[in-house]
Amino acid sequence: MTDPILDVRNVSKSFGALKASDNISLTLVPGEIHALIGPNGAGKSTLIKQIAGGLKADSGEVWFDGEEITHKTTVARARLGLGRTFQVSSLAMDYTVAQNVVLGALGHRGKIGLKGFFRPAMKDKALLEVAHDALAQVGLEEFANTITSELSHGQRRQLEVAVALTLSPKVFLMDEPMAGLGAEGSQRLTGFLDQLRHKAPILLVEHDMDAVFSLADRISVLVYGEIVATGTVDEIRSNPIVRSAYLGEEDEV
Ligand SMILES: Nc1ncnc2c1ncn2[C@@H]1O[C@H](COP(=O)(O)OP(=O)(O)OP(=O)(O)O)[C@@H](O)[C@H]1O
Repeated sequence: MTDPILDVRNVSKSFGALKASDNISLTLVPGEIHALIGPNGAGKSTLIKQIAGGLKADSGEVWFDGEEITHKTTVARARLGLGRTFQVSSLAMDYTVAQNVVLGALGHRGKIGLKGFFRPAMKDKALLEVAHDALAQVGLEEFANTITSELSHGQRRQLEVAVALTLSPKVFLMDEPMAGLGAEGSQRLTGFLDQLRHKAPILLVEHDMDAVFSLADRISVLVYGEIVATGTVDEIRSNPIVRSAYLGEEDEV
């Protein structure tokens, strides 16, 4: 098998007596979508945060592109190429689409919060070029001057990906990108993610099973902080442990 670009090794994290991550290991290889599923509170977001850098693991290691990043900051990880989209939108709704991409690109570069940095940034030709290129890649170029609040939910998700693209990510971490989208929006975003995997593999946390089953090359199932199974869509659908622990409430999966 190809060498993993992301390699999570025996990561554990407790909140008091609660083991939110219990000795978790998983990998992401180039070109794949690896979905992480599990019931509410299973520890999916907690794991993503430990990979992205927002939360410190109690033990274990995170390796990215051949380098240990366990103790690196979120910004350092982003600079190395760990792209992330969030469960709750981090977009500034009253800014234009292009401004959000520039703002995001500055944030990734660790320059956000410097007063007066943003206005000149909007005149920075190189930065604007990066922003427009990212918008073109997600198909939002014609919306560059649109106020973000006017975009549909699905377009906002695409904009979040454009923000992540400004750092040429080698991996995407996505926490519930389908949340809040209707059936049609989910379908459209599914098609988009299917293409995006060729730019960078995706670790996808998602509750939308239609999306997961149509996109994932591999699925890992997290229950009470533990990965109870990893496998292909068919393997996961037919795994008796998974069916009773997680998919049990849905007879037909
Ligand atoms: N900062 C925290 N302090 C204490 N407990 C936490 C903290 N963050 C998460 N938890 C707990 O850890 C467990 C895992 O939470 P997490 O948000 O990772 O689950 P999840 O699988 O992402 O859930 P969902 O599908 O609802 O987003 C939950 O029991 C949650 O209450």
